[in-house]
Amino acid sequence: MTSSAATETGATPDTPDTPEPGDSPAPADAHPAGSDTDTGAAPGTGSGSGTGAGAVVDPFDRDILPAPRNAQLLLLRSLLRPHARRVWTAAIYLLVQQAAVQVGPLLVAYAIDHAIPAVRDGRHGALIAVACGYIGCGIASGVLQRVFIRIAARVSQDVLVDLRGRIFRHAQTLSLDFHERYTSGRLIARATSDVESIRELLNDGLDELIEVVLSGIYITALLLFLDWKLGLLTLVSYGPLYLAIRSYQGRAVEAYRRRSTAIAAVIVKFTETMNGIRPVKAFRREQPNDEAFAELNARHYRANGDAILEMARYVVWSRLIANITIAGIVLWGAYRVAGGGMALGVLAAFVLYLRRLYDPIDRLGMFLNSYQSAAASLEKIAGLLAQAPTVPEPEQPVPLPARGEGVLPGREVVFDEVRFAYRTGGEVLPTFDLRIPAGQIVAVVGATGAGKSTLAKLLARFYDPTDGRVLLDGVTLCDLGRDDLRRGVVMVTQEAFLFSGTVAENITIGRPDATREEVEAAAKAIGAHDFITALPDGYDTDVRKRGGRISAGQRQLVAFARALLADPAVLILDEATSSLDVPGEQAVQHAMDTVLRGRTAVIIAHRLSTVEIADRVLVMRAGRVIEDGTPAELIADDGHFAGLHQAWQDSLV
Ligand SMILES: Nc1ncnc2c1ncn2[C@@H]1O[C@H](COP(=O)(O)OP(=O)(O)OP(=O)(O)O)[C@@H](O)[C@H]1O
Repeated sequence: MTSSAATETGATPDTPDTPEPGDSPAPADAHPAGSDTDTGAAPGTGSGSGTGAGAVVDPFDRDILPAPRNAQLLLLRSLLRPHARRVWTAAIYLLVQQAAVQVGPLLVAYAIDHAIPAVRDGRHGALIAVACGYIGCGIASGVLQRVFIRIAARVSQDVLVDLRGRIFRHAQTLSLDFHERYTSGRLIARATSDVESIRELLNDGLDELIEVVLSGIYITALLLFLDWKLGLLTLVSYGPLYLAIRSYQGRAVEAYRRRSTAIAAVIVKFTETMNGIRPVKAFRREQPNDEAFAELNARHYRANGDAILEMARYVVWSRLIANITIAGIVLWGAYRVAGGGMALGVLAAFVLYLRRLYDPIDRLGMFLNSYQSAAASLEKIAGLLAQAPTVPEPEQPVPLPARGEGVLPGREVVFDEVRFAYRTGGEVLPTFDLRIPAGQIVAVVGATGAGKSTLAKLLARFYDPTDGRVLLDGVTLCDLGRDDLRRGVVMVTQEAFLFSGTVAENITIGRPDATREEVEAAAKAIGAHDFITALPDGYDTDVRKRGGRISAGQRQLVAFARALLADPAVLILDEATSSLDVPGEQAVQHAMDTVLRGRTAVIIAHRLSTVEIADRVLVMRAGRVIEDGTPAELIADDGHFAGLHQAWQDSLV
């Protein structure tokens, strides 16, 4: 991520692909019930919470993100620009190919009106020339078509690869705030079903659509050339045909937008359920989930049906218009041929051309179909790509002050008049000041919803403060470059997320250039070496494969080894509370001591045993620090912390 410090939160709250025990689809507090929208988007779209959150309407609840008006066009242009030469070459091939195709009926007219009468007079040259010309045009058009298809296929493949890459890269650069609101299911829908509908257009429809349009232009010109009166009559039919197409397009674009939104909702529900499969099982949510999924599926079915129905309507109208025109022309042409005002060959050519003109008209509906569907998808992708990170990289990064040899890694942290509100909620931190000297270990305690995680996320620069500054050794976090921020602050979250790959690779994420010796040294220091070497392939065990599965406590140890290797100035620990057995907990406690040594640390402490290793304790309530001191001072003070401590002591007895 561009914006964030190195963290364990490779799992955004609803990371879809690699659920781990303890992963939850999304923080419950961020996704209040009732945030479902007309998209059917499952919880995860976050329509407002936080202290004092009213009914704030999040624009993200709509499936289409706000974007500049011409975002779609700009995207298309930027996708095609690198291939401009090939696109023009393909266009020229197509122009010539269509010319070769459309010569056929002209040759037939010539044969009927001139070459056949000449044969009667014993002159065969013209007919042979016509036959050779016909074959020649057929071969030329076949060869040119093949070349065109090859070029078009290559361009479309390149465009799709580029588009998928852009979606992935852009989604990664977007801030946590975006991901919490947009949900991973929708992102997957953009990268899969929406890219797929563009692929369908590029691979199966676009060339034919262009061919139909191009042949329409050629044929119209030829008809006017052959007989301008009948040609004009054909032109008249374009009026109602145009109206039929326009009205179809108007209705179809809506139908396709609804369809694309509906399929996104199906994917969102699917990924959310599979990510949260453990709570689903624990609370026996299978049946309600089935029902909710069936409803979303039915909505997609209806949206799809609407789209098909629109096309059926269009086909009926366009056929009717075409048939009436052909009947009119044949009738009028026949009278004129009978009266000697028109050559029979010309009428024959006319009929052949009209068939060529109107035959693909049903398919035109189909092509317009895939065009509409692709346009709706492109609109959504363009909306996504138009989102700017809310936590941007500084244009002119400021380096952290240099430090001498042998100095401990910790740096000073200052919250300077920080105020913070989530975009979708009320203010969580009212004016907040805090100074943590370099190397101090601070434990933050407080009731749920007090703002502890928010404090940590501001320090990790997952978010920027609404007001005020967070400083690291005097440098505002917003001014720190990506590398300095990664070396500056690391956050280890409860989930201790592991990526697919080996144990060693997972530890190396802390410092990609680390050697195997350094990885092992970090694991040894943390106390993870023994269990890692006991795995089927030791450090090379794939954590997602059979035998590579490791326990929650062991995952924590790997996460600590990763953090130790990263060697950050400030370490934030969102402390693990659950699923650790006692020996596991002791191992984690020991690892924690190792990884914290010499660093500035902020621990969101749930267990008071952790608080005992802290130099200082902050007790938070409603976004404010209500008690601040060493553990001993606070216990002596007889305040909130003293009460908590007493209750804990009593529970140990
Ligand atoms: N992404 C978000 N969007 C909107 N509001 C949020 C978001 N995350 C948290 N909040 C709100 O901010 C407030 C503080 O939440 P925070 O997670 O910082 O509390 P906490 O003290 O860490 O709680 P816990 O101990 O339960 O983790 C809560 O009211 C919560 O509903």
